Amino acid sequence: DFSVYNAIMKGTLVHCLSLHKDDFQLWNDAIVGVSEKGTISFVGNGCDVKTLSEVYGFSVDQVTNLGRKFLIPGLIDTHLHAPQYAFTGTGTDLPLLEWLNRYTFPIESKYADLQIAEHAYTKAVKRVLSLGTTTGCYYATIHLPATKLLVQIINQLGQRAYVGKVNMDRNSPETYVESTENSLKDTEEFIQYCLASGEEGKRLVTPIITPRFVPSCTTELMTGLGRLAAQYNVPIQSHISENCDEVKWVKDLHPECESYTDVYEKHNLLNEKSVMAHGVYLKDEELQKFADAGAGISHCPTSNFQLASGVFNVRNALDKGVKVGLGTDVAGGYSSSMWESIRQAMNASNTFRFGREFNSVGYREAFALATVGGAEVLGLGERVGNFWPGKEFDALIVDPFVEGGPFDVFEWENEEQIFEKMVMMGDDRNIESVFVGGKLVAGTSKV
Ligand SMILES: O=c1[nH]c(=O)c2nc[nH]c2[nH]1
Ligand SMILES: [Zn+2]
Repeated sequence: DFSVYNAIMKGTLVHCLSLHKDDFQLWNDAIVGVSEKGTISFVGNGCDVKTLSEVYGFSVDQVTNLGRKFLIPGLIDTHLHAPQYAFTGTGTDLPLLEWLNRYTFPIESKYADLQIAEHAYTKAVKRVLSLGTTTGCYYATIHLPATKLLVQIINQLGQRAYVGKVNMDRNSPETYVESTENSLKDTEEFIQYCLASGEEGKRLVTPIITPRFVPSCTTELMTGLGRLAAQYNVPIQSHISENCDEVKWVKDLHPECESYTDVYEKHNLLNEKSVMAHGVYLKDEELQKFADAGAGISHCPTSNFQLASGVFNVRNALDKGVKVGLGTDVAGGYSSSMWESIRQAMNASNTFRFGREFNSVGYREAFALATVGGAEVLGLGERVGNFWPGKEFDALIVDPFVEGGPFDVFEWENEEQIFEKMVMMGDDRNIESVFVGGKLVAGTSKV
């Protein structure tokens, strides 16, 4: 157990105050103070160390010099499936609906077994932490005991997370389906369990209502879930408009609704606490509903390419005023790394630039989406996402010069170019330390 409470670090700080391009900051020789509660107490210039030490009451020799290492905010994965971690990188040949039946449902049904769940969930959470994901918004499975276990594992490993017990009461295999009544009962028990797992304000894990997607949930179930979300004031996550066949299916299932978005809206599942994954085929009118409701989108480009779902136009959604974060969508996505999501978000946006003028997402903006963007989508904008004083110290120490690392740095390169290399080519070898709320949760610390 190692904490950097009361630590003072000096290095190159890179973070984004917002998604706006002028709010990207690369700050050479910055000093960050971490309070005894694990929050950021101040950020200042290295050259002002003397004054800072007087104002904030530390001694200059207490400062840990990180040299040319970077201090960056932890990455926020706004959409991943913990049980699917086990088959990440396989089953890459089928589109969504076939992929669910052939690979996903059979694997997820195994989590009725707590031994399997413990093994796989531990591996999954350790892996994503080591890659620098300090906050994860997780789907579990329909099983209550295994979902409670996921909460315990995340708490033990010290990650910040949203965890949802998946709800499915229709169009699902016999071995992986619940009755409407049990689905609602188990969800309520899960919410209560999760809320009791720590003190408000300090609790790492927040319960999230998780109707799998419209085809898996009856109107009765969705109505009950909307009621639970309001009663307990908890967030909601689901999938929306990921794939053409899925969109068509939802239209057939709900002729009474104008659109896929309308289905969630009519069941009180679209509000400022909603995180909807994908949204590839959302019409502008639907994006407008998202903006009006304050609902966010988890853009999962790695998955959209792997399942050949389509390409989400982030620029259009942002222009419409919709909150957007990035997700890995493991195992629709072949990588648990948010670094991969960042790169694929750039590639996805570049497809709109083929042969025409288009303001596509660059590496700075993609990095912003993976940090402040995700924080906003999860309603954690006041607590994480950058080094604003008062926020939690959810941070990574990144070493671009690490022995045997994935890229090389040359004499003429400046800090911004080195950081760009990290974003484009870096991996867990470069991540020296991972902190959540000031506590070291992966890597090592010389602080
Ligand atoms: O990418 C996805 N992964 C899933 O597990 C899923 N279920 C419904 N829709 C889905 N999309
Ligand atoms: Zn998903």
